[in-house]
Amino acid sequence: MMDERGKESGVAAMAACYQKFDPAAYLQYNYTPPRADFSRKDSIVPWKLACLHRAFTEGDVRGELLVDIGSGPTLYQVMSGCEVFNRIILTDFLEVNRQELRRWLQDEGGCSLDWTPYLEHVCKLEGRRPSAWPEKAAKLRQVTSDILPIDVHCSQPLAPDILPSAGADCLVSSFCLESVSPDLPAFNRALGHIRKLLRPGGHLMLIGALGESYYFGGPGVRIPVVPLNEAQVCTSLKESDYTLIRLEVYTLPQDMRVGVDDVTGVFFAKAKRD
Ligand SMILES: C[S@@+](CC[C@H](N)C(=O)[O-])C[C@H]1O[C@@H](n2cnc3c(N)ncnc32)[C@H](O)[C@@H]1O
Ligand SMILES: O=[N+]([O-])c1ccc2c(c1)CN[C@@H](CO)C2
Repeated sequence: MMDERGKESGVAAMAACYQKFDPAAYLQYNYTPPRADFSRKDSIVPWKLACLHRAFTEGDVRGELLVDIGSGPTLYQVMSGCEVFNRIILTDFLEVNRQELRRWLQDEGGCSLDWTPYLEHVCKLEGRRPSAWPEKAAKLRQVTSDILPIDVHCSQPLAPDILPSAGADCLVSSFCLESVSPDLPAFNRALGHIRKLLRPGGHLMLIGALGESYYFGGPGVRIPVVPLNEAQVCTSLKESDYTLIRLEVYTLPQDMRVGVDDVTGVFFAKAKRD
């Protein structure tokens, strides 16, 4: 059992890795073709968007407030949720990522990625014309009220008094917990910390990497990852007192392995806080 000093040094080492994180490079590595190829049914990003669309629209998810944990510089993870919730809070550990999000939300140009193809794809999933993407962009900008700092290794990851006393109605988090934790115990502790942000009966939409031990967060910025398998994801959710509703798994075809990480699969878990 690691002592407090060991836990703190592992977390501090991860924070140090993230000081060199490069949002533009990260987006280029993971959110452009082939991983984000909307003409390919086996591309990773369309698979993630389909999981999110189904999870948010199948009728059991409702409420006011959706919080995205560890947003990074990406917005795809809330493009379905913005039609269901009337308030979204985006969060990240790094100011450079919060700035990237702010640039898009304030529609002031200078974004590192064009999110239009994503907005068009989610419109199609919703049975709308792809040309309705400006309305979806406006909706997302309208409901996103805050972009806040977060640290999932803190027992209280957000500043006090940010959330309603009962907690958020829904959490979404993608590629965060396993990518920021020094080891599996820290991953499990972080899962417990974010659970306290969610009201009883609220849902957690968790996307993550399977079989990944590192990824590049920029040129030469090698960040260690806690390698997970499906069984571990289920065990961790159960041990953190979530009820798993559905676990979906994507296995990367060879040409999606582009040298920016050693990920072998992606999981999507829809769970509920009892
Ligand atoms: C692999 S990126 C995931 C980004 C995005 N959610 C996605 O789906 O691509 C991991 C994110 O976790 C953030 N992060 C790093 N340390 C963190 C911490 N202690 N608590 C919360 N987020 C953290 C990083 O700044 C980064 O944006
Ligand atoms: O294929 N993808 O859509 C995709 C998106 C983001 C990330 C990965 C894969 C794998 N590495 C993680 C960081 O641990 C980040």
